[in-house]
Amino acid sequence: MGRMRGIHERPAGLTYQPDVVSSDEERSLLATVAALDFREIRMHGQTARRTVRSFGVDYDFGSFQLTEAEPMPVALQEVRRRCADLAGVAETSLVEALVTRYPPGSVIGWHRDAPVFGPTVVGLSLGSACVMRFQRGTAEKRRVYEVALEPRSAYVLSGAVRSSWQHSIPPVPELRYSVTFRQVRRGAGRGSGAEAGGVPNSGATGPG
Ligand SMILES: O=C(O)CCC(=O)C(=O)O
Ligand SMILES: [Fe+2]
Repeated sequence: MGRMRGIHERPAGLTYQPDVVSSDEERSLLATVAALDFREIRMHGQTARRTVRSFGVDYDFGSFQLTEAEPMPVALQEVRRRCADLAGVAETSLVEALVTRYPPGSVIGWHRDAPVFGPTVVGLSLGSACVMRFQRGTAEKRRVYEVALEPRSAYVLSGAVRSSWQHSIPPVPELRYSVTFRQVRRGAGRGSGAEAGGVPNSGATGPG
């Protein structure tokens, strides 16, 4: 891992769990996600190299609207249960599954997940390993952390790492998929657009 500038600090609320799915399950999940029809992400007039597909609910960063999306494929519902157990939240609270496809060399820039999503985010990694970076504060107060995300592992973002830290993923070495399970905050009704979106904080790396 490349060195990050800043004071090394493990973010509170970050959980990392290797081997949440077996190699056989990963193979089958990879077949499921590889067959999906992925959508482009356009932000700040740029098209990201990573592509996404939402299930459950869909959040439009342009209009800040939540809309109903297709139900999760059964294969994703199975892993959702495991991710919910890991996070200690009700399975049914994880209403969104966002599948992200990262071709080799693609990234996700510095951001916090939109506040419209609930306090707990769980991410499952499939395919290539990658690094996930965390930062909060600036200049001499900057705190940094990084964790290697192995395929078949999952992470939980809750508490401070969810609310106060930003995260990013530098260029992935090989094709990677993630499945991010998220809650929707009470009061943020579908299609209500009640919440401002958590657009990337003028990211150091942009949406890539
Ligand atoms: O690919 C990942 O594990 C991270 C995805 C992410 O940070 C997001 O979609 O907000
Ligand atoms: Fe995120």
